[in-house]
Amino acid sequence: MAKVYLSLGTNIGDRLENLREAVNLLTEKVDIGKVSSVYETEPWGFEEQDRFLNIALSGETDLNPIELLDFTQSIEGAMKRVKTVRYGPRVIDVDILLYEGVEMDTERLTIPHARIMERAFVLVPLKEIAGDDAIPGQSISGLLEKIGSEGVICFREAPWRG
Ligand SMILES: Nc1ncnc2c1ncn2[C@@H]1O[C@H](COP(=O)(O)OP(=O)(O)OP(=O)(O)O)[C@@H](O)[C@H]1O
Ligand SMILES: Nc1nc2c(c(=O)[nH]1)N=C(CO)CN2
Repeated sequence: MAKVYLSLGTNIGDRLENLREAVNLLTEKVDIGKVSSVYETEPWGFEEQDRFLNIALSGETDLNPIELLDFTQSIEGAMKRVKTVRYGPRVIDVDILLYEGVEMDTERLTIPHARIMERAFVLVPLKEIAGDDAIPGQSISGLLEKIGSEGVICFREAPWRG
């Protein structure tokens, strides 16, 4: 079993229900460990859209990284995510942040996720469940000092379960 950290985000429809449904679907192949509080976050990357709810979670899985991506993408498909603009609105987005012992950069999959370090909506929930040094060679607090964490508001406190 490998330890993984995932980030979930949603800004369409019943956002809490979307998070619940995605966490429930994930349990089929990921033993869920810690789940962060739910954070309401200002849209990043493409501003003309509604606020997101974001969480981070840890888990253990027998899937290898590509199998895990296939699985998370099947969940996005099952929840009828339709691709629109880059960084645009979505029913659910499941990103693989970290996969124990793996660093890779291929066309389909980059681990650690390429944009972790720029996104407070990822770093704040990740720090809550994993501590300051979850990202190899980085201090999450140091990264947050650089980019700031305005617009990331705790919406519902942990423990949060689907
Ligand atoms: N660590 C990763 N987790 C999830 N997807 C990844 C990862 N690394 C690369 N990808 C690739 O990124 C592609 C685009 O993902 P997606 O459609 O969610 O983009 P986005 O949400 O607009 O942007 P972002 O990837 O920055 O969240 C996916 O098809 C997948 O192959
Ligand atoms: N606050 C916030 N902004 C985003 C999010 C997200 O989950 N939260 N996901 C995106 C997908 O690339 C783009 N922008």
